Amino acid sequence: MTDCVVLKMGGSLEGAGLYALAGGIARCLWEGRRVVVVHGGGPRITRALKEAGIELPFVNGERITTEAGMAVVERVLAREVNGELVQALCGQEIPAVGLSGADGVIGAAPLPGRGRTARVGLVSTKAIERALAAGMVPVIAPIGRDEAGLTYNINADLAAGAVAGALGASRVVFLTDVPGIYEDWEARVLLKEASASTLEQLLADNRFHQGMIPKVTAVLSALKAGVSTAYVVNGADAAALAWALQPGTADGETDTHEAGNGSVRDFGTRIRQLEAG
Ligand SMILES: Nc1ncnc2c1ncn2[C@@H]1O[C@H](COP(=O)(O)OP(=O)(O)O)[C@@H](O)[C@H]1O
Ligand SMILES: CC(=O)N[C@@H](CCC(=O)OP(=O)(O)O)C(=O)O
Repeated sequence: MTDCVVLKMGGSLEGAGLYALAGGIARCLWEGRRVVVVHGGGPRITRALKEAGIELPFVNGERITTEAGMAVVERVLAREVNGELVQALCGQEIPAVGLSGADGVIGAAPLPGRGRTARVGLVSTKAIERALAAGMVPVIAPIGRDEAGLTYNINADLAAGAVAGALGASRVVFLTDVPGIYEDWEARVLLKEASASTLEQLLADNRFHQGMIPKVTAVLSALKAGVSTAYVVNGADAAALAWALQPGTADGETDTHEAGNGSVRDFGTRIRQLEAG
């Protein structure tokens, strides 16, 4: 089976980094790798909810969703953001096809007291595999559906981690609006390399806040499910994305924190399944 890469496009980017994303995907396809995109849309949902006069709280980086709120969430994620991303990628010659997780891809596992917010239950890779087999790049909105047919709001990081695990992807790359995971947020100390166990310890020590909680949780669950390497990089930084996508780093043999001109720069955070060097 050819190599598979899952890219999670953070809503925090608000569409920035689209050219970098298209370039990264084009390169992967040219190298014969399969690519799946999962997108978020948090800030845009917040704006749409405000326009609708709805305010929904976050608990540990996950939005608690009411029934009225869910109609807004689904419209923004499955129609607006998904449609615009697919259109933009197609405009860059990427054969993208949109999927809502609710269309038989993501099973929702509702949590008591969280309304229409759920975690990921079973992931069915059938529709994704069909699109991949046709040479397409599936672009997935993080909506889930339970057995009764109700749709649920699922954090996009958690959806991406679960999709990567279910597909047997070799790596998952989280594109966001910061240069990576800060070990110390106040002092902006970037975590460059980490093992899953180190990251797990930092999470247990409450070192992460807001949106970084589901992101780190998703990294850990993807690695547990067999994904070799996870990256968190600034999606607006084409060089950082190129670093995260370069073949060969998944097995840890090459370490190229190099800018290409001899100087060394930080491209982002890399987390490996196995203990780092
Ligand atoms: N330790 C940390 N390192 C990096 N970012 C952090 C950390 N703790 C909290 N954050 C916040 O997490 C945000 C990224 O998560 P999120 O807002 O969910 O973005 P996205 O839409 O890209 O998933 C950053 O903009 C930052 O404000
Ligand atoms: C349950 C939950 O938190 N759902 C998220 C879904 C979108 C998302 O995760 O977008 P980002 O990737 O931009 O954070 C939300 O309502 O914001």
